[in-house]
Amino acid sequence: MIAGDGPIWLVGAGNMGGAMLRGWLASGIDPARINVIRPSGTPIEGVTVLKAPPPDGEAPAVLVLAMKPQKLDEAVPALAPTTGEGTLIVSVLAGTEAPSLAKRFPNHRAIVRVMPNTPSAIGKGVMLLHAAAGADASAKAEAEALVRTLGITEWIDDEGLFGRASVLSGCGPAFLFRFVDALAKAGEAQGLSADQAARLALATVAGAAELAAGANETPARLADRVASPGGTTRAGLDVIDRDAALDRLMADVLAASARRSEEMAAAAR
Ligand SMILES: NC(=O)C1=CN([C@@H]2O[C@H](COP(=O)(O)OP(=O)(O)OC[C@H]3O[C@@H](n4cnc5c(N)ncnc54)[C@H](OP(=O)(O)O)[C@@H]3O)[C@@H](O)[C@H]2O)C=CC1
Ligand SMILES: O=C(O)[C@@H]1CCC=N1
Repeated sequence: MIAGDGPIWLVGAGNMGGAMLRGWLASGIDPARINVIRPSGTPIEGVTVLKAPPPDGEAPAVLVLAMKPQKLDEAVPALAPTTGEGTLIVSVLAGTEAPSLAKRFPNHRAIVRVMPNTPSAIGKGVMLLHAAAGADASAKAEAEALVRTLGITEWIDDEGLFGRASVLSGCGPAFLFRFVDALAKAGEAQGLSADQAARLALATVAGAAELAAGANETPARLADRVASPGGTTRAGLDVIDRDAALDRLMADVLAASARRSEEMAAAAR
């Protein structure tokens, strides 16, 4: 049983909501429990898709908010009157803090923020969770059970830290996809065809990530195992390590994303 057995409304089924839905359906959740609400009404095989909340007046057991944060205020007038004292609100909206959600959805059992990432679609997501003040242990357990099927879960009690951590795992896949492309482009510069370079780059990143995930050693130690003293890898690592070039780049990347998260939080207050 995932998050009780009542109706789950998924509001928004784009890149992220769609990835979570794919993960839930693959994990065996009863599709009859799910209503997807999206303005386009674009159908999704296996679940009911509506353009607006169902007219029967029944409150959802779980309301998953997965529209863009900038669309929240457009969605609230139709959604807020539908929630009840038993509704668990799960929001994946980046940068929209729990008090900002509570202000817009006064009727709720609990509010839990989740920062998922798109590998949720294949059950390999990273799901950060933060419970709003007042969420009891059973509501937290239900929220966690809902997303546990999509990947690993980690609770972060401090909401400021939750926002800053979100940019590592929530945005992280995009940064890694860029890295794969950069590796491929560098391979092309060495004379490989674009196709072959792309294949080799992706397979190398996938294999290395799987190896690291299953290893008892740190990534740093695994890097040393690739780099023979005086060899080819060491010459490349020396470029990455010079003036901590990659560390500084990633620090700047996460800092920029975290600043944007804070701006979005302020806009939603
Ligand atoms: N993309 C990612 O990797 C991640 C995204 N998030 C969060 O997920 C949320 C969604 O992002 P993403 O999936 O990328 O966005 P998309 O633009 O891909 O999807 C947005 C969805 O919201 C629906 N929508 C638009 N307007 C409204 C409205 N007024 N009421 C209800 N639904 C509406 C759209 O409907 P329709 O399909 O009909 O157009 C669409 O299904 C954001 O809050 C983001 O912060 C969090 C972590 C990672
Ligand atoms: O870019 C964004 O704002 C969302 C949140 C994390 C990933 N995508």
